[in-house]
Amino acid sequence: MNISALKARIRASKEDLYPLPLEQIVVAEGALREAAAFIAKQAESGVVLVADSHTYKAAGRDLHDHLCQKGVKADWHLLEPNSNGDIIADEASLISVMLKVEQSTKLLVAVGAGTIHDIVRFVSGKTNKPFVSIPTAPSVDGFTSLGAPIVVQGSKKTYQLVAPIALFADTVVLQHAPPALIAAGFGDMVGKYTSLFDWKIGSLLKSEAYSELVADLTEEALSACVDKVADIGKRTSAGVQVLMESLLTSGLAMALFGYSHPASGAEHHLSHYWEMEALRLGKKQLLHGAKVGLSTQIINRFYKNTVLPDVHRFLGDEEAKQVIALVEALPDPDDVKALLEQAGWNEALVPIAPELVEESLQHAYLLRDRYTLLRLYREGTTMKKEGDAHVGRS
Ligand SMILES: NC(=O)C1=CN([C@@H]2O[C@H](COP(=O)(O)OP(=O)(O)OC[C@H]3O[C@@H](n4cnc5c(N)ncnc54)[C@H](OP(=O)(O)O)[C@@H]3O)[C@@H](O)[C@H]2O)C=CC1
Ligand SMILES: O=C(CO)COP(=O)(O)O
Repeated sequence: MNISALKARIRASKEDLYPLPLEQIVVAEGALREAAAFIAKQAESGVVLVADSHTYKAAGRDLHDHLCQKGVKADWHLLEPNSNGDIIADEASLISVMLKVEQSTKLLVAVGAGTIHDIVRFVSGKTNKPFVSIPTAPSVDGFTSLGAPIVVQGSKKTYQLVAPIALFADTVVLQHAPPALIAAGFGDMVGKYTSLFDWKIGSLLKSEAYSELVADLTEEALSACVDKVADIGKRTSAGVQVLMESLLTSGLAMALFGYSHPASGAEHHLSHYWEMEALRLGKKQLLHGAKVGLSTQIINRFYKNTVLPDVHRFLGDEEAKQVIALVEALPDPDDVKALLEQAGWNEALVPIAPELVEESLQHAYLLRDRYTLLRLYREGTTMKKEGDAHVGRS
C-alpha cells in the first residue's frame, strides 16, 4: 500500500485528523520475510509472538523460521480456545497475554485474524509495548484501527488504544484462509453502505463530527472491493489483495478519524447485539463479517420499508427530505445479497433467529453512543408515542 500517497492526500485535505499510525504496510506474496526484516530492525530479543494453533500453522511457523534466520529471539504465546472452540477477546485471553509480557519485552506481534489482533492491541496499548500486525485472513477491517472491541463481563465495548506500527499480509497466506473468512471480510466491507449512510445522517441531523476525506477513503475502499467481487469469490491473488487493502483502508479511515463512525453504523450494532446474546447463552460465535453481511441487508430493508414511510412522524419537512434522498440512494438489499453470495457468503453462515433480529431492531441502537437512523427512529417514535399517550391521558 502506498502510505506516502495517502499522507499527501491527508495533507492536501487540510482536515484536522489523527496522525497515520503505521510506518509500513505490505500486502504481497513473501510479506512474511519482509516482516522478519522489519522486526529484526526493531528488536533482536524481547519479541513475543501471539497466535493460536490455526494461525500458528497458517503463518506463525514460517514467520518464526524467518526470524530465527535473522537471529531474532522470539517467544511464543499460543492462545487457548474456550469450550466452544472460540478464542474470545475477554478477560481470560487478555490476562494470559499480559502474563507473557515482561519488562524486557520490546515488541508484540499479532499473528491471526480480528480477535487475536484485538487482544494484542489491548495489551499493547495498556503496557506501552508496540505491536506488529500479521493478518492471517482478510476477515475484518480492524487490523489497522485504534479500537479494540473487548468483552468485559459479557458486554462488548470498544476501547480506543493503539494501531500496529507496521503490517505485513502475505497474499499466499490470505488465499489459503478458510473461504468463510474471506466472505466475512467482504461482508464487513459491504456494511460500509449503511455505516457511511448512518454517519452522514448523524452529521446532518445531529451535528456528529464528520470528515469528508475519511468518508471518501471508506467509500473508495468499498467500491474497489465491490468491483473485484468475482475475483474475491474465486480467491485469486488479485482478489484477496484488493479485499485486504480495502479492509486496511477502512481501518486506517477509523484510525484517522479516531472513532469507528465511518465503519460501524446500525448494521454493526445489530451484529454486536447478536454476538452478546451468543456470549450470554454460551453459544459458539459466528464470524463478525458474516453477521455484518446479514445485518446490512436487514437494516437497509428496515430503513427502506419501515422507517421511510414513517419519516414525517419523527422528522421535520427539511430533515425528512434529506433522509428520504439518502435512503433512496442506498443499494437494493437484494443486490447487496447477490454481491455477498458472489463473494462466497450465504445465509447458512449466520443462523440468527427472527425473534433475535426483531429484538435487536428494537434495542441494538443503545449499544453505542452514536446517532444512526435507527436511533433517531426509535427515539423519535417512542417519544411521539409517549407524547401521544400523555395527551390522551390529560
Ligand atoms: N478493531 C476493530 O476495529 C475491529 C474488530 N473486529 C473484531 O474482530 C473479531 C472477529 O474477527 P474475525 O477475523 O472475524 O474472526 P477471528 O479472529 O475470531 O477468527 C475466526 C477464525 O479464523 C481462524 N483463522 C484465522 N486465520 C486463519 C487461517 N489462515 N487459517 C485457518 N484458520 C484461520 C481462527 O482460528 P482460531 O480459532 O484458532 O483463532 C478462528 O477460528 C470480532 O471480535 C470483532 O469485534 C472486527 C472489525 C473491526
Ligand atoms: O467492527 C467494527 C468496524 O468494522 C468496529 O465496530 P465498533 O467500534 O462498533 O466496535
